[in-house]
Formats: sequence, structure tokens, C-alpha cells
Amino acid sequence: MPAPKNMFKQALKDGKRQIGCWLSFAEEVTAEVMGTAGFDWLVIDGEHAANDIRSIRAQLMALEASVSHPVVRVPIGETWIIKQVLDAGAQTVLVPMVDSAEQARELVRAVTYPPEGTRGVGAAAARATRFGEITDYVKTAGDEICLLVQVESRAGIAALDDILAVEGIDGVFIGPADLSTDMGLHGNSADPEVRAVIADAIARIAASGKAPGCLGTTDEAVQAYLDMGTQFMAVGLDVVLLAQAARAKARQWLS
Ligand SMILES: O=C(O)C(=O)C[C@H](O)[C@@H](O)CO
Repeated sequence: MPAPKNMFKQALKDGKRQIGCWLSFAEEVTAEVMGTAGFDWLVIDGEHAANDIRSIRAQLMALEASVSHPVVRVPIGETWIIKQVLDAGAQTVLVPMVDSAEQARELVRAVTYPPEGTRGVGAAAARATRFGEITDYVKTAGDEICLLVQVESRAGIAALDDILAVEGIDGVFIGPADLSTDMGLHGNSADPEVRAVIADAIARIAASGKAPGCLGTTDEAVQAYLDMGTQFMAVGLDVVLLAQAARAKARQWLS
């Protein structure tokens, strides 16, 4: 029995637009709720949400029956956390703060079993193999793992062409908040200077044959990034969606 087909990775290969959303509550019940919305992908955020490997695993389980493909963002691009989230069942990993081709090559090795890579073999007891039921997991997992890296600094933008040349990277996500902050604009990703850098980066990513990704926290930003050619597009964060809806409801009835 082979590893499950990664339909999200296939959709990216086929050039299909994929609309997603961030999961920032670090709670499986909200992941399960968001999993009923119909998004193509959902990010279990290990970087900025209060997640650990157990809560990440719980959200992967909560999304098992959802049409939304779970993408796990690790807190940092280190092999120990990558092996843990892959063994927990993640098939798509998003790695923040990638600034060089060497970092990218190391990440490809981290998601790859030896001899080509460095991923440790824990298949027998792993959720990823359905606890040993998927007998050919070690042999077949590599083709179904989707590795996405985030370029979100001036250094990363400068190294983008070299990063795009790294085989095994399936997509590059441009992080508007971090990029604009690194540009000295304090998270103001709507600044025309930032938008120009993002537009150029999206174009270069697409031209390389890899999938460009981004996140917009307003409809205006989402449309702007889509117009630039973004393929895997996150259109919001669950925490922000709830906060905004609750405040609007309060204003509606308290006024
Ligand atoms: O830099 C960015 O923008 C991202 O990487 C997304 C943020 O981390 C997300 O938490 C929204 O602010």
C-alpha cells in the first residue's frame, strides 16, 4: 500500500488556483469547524499560533474528513520538527524565514529519506503510515510530500532565483507582513514599494515552474495578489474572521 496521493501537490503541479485560510487557534475543534468551510487548504500554524506537536497532530486528525488539505507550518526550518510533523501525518510542510538556497537544499533533505535525505525512519509507529498499515510508505512518501518555503525578507528576495533553482521545492510563499517589516515598513504590506517587490517575486516564482503563494488579510490585498499571479492564496485567518464578526455583531446590537 503506497502513501496517500497528495491532491494539493498535484493541483499545484497542474497550475490550479488553491484558496486557503490560516488556522491560528491551535485548537482541534476550530480546525474541524474551519474544515467544513470548503477551503482547498488550511494552514495549521506552528510559527505564530500556540501549537506543539500534539496540537498539530490533533488538528491533522480533526481535518481527516475535510475536503481541505492540511498544510503544517513549522516554527522554524529544523530537521527535528520537520520529521515530527511528517510522522504525525502532514504531507505538506510550509517553512518560514528561508533566506538562501543552502537553507532550501537542507529542507529538501529533511523531508527526504536516506540515502538522498536525512529524514529519520519512524514509519512503524507513525500516524503517517496509519501505524504500519501503509506498508510502502518509506518507498513512496517522497513523491507525495509537498515542500513550501517562505521568502519574507530582503535577503530572501535577493536569493530568490537561487532558491527557485533548488529541486524538491514545490512552491514559494511570499510573507507580506515579515517582508514589509524587514523593508522597514512595520508590517505595512500595502505599501506600493512592498507590493512591487511581491509582484516581481510572484512573477519569478511562476516563471520558474514552482507555485507562488501569498496571504491577504483584506479582500483588496487578496485580489491584488491574485492579479499578480498567486496560485496558492490564503484569504484570511480564523482568529481574525471570528474577532471581526464578533465586533461587528456587538456594534450592531449594542449601538
Ligand atoms: O509574513 C507574513 O505575512 C506571513 O508569513 C503570514 C503571517 O505569519 C500570518 O501570521 C499573518 O500575519
